[in-house]
Amino acid sequence: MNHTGTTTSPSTTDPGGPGERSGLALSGVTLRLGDGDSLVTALDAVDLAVRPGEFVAVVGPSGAGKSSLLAVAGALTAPDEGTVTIDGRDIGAMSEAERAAHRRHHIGFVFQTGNLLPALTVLDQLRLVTHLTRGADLARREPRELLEEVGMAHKADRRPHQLSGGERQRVGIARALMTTPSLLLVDEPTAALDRARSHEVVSLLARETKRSAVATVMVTHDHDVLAHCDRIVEMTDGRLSDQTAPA
Ligand SMILES: Nc1ncnc2c1ncn2[C@@H]1O[C@H](COP(=O)(O)OP(=O)(O)OP(=O)(O)O)[C@@H](O)[C@H]1O
Repeated sequence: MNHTGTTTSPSTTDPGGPGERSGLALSGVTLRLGDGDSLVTALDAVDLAVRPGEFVAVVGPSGAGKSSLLAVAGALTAPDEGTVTIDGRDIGAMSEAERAAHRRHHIGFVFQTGNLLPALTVLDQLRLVTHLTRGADLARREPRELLEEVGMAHKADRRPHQLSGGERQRVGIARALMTTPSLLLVDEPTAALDRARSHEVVSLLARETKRSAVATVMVTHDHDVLAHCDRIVEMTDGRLSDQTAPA
């Protein structure tokens, strides 16, 4: 396995490569789940646009459709109606293989607990991304530099069980940013953290959203951290409400 953290230059000629950024746009997105009597409209004609460098929080009660929104925006689930575009490219018009490559190269995911691989050191969690995306025309980050940026360089040789919850999240965020994604999708990043660590992790997300000019969508139940976001949208019964200013 080649562990060099090669940084390639951005190219605008390859349609699969890192071209012009315009962020995420969902237009008229409807998603139905289940069947028969248990058919649920998880997303109901949802419109949402998130610009590069914008940090949007999605709040709402359990079952409102927040996870469904992340799944559709992340090209994991195809909507029944509507379009999802990332940097102007309609992901519904791609083949399954193209969509998988687009997800791997242009979308970063951050989960509740970091989702790190237990056997790998912090540094190798990031190097693995370089390895898995080898050959792709990407402006990859250099792993050590990125760890420095998220304040984890001094723990590069640790394994996940030797880290705190907040540190694991920092590494998860760094890993998600390795491919300089256009879109960062974040699911309940503070679920396992105390209040102080929650603020640290979400302010890191806010900073990286600006620094990396990534369009970030974070689902959260944690109203304490909303002040770090640029915009808050609320989901109720699959519908997205008008946007409100951060608390
Ligand atoms: N596989 C499925 N089959 C049928 N219905 C589903 C399925 N997955 C989710 N749902 C339903 O779709 C709706 C939206 O679910 P979703 O998980 O998106 O909500 P959520 O806002 O993320 O909830 P939570 O905050 O509890 O995670 C809910 O009514 C849920 O019961």
